[in-house]
Amino acid sequence: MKFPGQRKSKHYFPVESRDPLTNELNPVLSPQHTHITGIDQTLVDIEAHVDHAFIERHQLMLGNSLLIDDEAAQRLYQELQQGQLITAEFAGGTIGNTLHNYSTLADGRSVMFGVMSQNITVGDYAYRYLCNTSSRVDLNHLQPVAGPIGRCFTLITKCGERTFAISRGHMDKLSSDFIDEELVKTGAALALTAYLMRAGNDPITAAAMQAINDATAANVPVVLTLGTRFLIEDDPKWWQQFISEHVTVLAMNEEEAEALTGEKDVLLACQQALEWCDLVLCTAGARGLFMAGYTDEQYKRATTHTLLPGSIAEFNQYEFSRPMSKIDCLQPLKVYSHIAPFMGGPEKITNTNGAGDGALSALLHDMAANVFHRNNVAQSSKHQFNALSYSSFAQICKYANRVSYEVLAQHSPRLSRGLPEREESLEEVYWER
Ligand SMILES: Nc1ncnc2c1ncn2[C@@H]1O[C@H](COP(=O)(O)OP(=O)(O)O)[C@@H](O)[C@H]1O
Ligand SMILES: Nc1nc2c(ncn2[C@@H]2O[C@H](COP(=O)(O)O)[C@@H](O)[C@H]2O)c(=O)[nH]1
Repeated sequence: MKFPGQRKSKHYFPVESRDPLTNELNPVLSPQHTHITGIDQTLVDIEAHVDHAFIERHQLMLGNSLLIDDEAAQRLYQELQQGQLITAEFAGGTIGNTLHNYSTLADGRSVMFGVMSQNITVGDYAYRYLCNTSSRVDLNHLQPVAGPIGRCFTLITKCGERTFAISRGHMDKLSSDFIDEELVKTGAALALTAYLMRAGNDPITAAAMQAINDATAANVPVVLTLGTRFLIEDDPKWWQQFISEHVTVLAMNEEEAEALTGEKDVLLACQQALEWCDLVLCTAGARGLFMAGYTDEQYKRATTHTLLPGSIAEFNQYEFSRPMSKIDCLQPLKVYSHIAPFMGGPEKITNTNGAGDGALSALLHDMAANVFHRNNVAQSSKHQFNALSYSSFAQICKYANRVSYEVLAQHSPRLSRGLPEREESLEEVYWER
């Protein structure tokens, strides 16, 4: 497990480094590794640049992710091919991307539950999916299916908006039998997407519910990312209930936050979401990202950054605290943090696809790093209380933001490498600020 983010720390990482005090109490000869698990609809992204007329002609909705039937997919694909509009094909899926990026950043294992075509030929979509996934993502538990994986037509219009048209193939056929209870229960987190709940009569929804129950029984944080505002807008009350019952950490963008809570103001939306879950990561495009969560009064830490104005005055006052589950706090205190885009965003945004998933993978890395550190250096002062993450709200914001920047600066939603060990362009000033 690599260190999450980049900074100097008084806590030893990697854990096998010689710290005379903790090693005497708890020698770490060979560290005990940790992993995270996730469930996704196995999808490839087929990216094309189209005009608004194309979106209308195919009865799609700008910015939405819509399911389309086989006939509509055939028509759409044919038009893309005839016009030579396809610019790239990548492995995709919001959780697939997140697990891949987690494994790339953490140099650690993630386990993906999903389906995979049992007959694969070189060059087909299933083949590409496997080729474009980090070898640290454990795909040994995928369920073989007698048909294609899903295709996600990622249609980019001039305005920069992405519209997804999903041809499902067998992506929703995942059965509960292929959820490995032990792996879920021993993981540092279980990552899910709201898209899993729109599978109709297909079994992936029940498989996700089983994994949620397994995770909850073992106190493993359930992490949900909302996918698209249209899905949430359909029935916000249902989602509020779902999150209250099952979710520890909620990841969303500002539009999804508004759809869920009815609040346009991101801070107020996060404050509201904290009534239903323990920790919130809310990305806000060119405005950067926000985090909100709980810490116990006795463990709160005041920031040394400038106090920020907003609908909650000086909202970042305790952003140097570490996030905790509300139930672990004797006196829960709501904490908020914000960061503007790293270096104002890349000079040229190649593709916004996956920027949000990138931020979530950084948060998952920090959460897993905490479990990893606790398992190996239990006596460390870090673990005097039960925190959800290794780092503070402020530090996770920096890290998540940095990862989003990297995704924006490249073409694919999946990182091709981890972050540089040192920031050549920035020196250490940014990280230590
Ligand atoms: N136009 C932009 N300029 C600078 N940074 C951006 C821009 N758009 C996105 N980002 C960065 O990417 C992160 C995620 O972007 P966002 O568009 O909110 O995610 P999503 O893909 O989930 O909609 C933001 O928090 C920010 O750090
Ligand atoms: N599992 C699913 N993933 C989907 C679906 N529709 C789109 N997507 C994936 O989202 C990412 C982009 O993420 P974002 O953070 O930039 O919004 C992309 O790679 C798609 O594959 C879906 O229905 N199910």
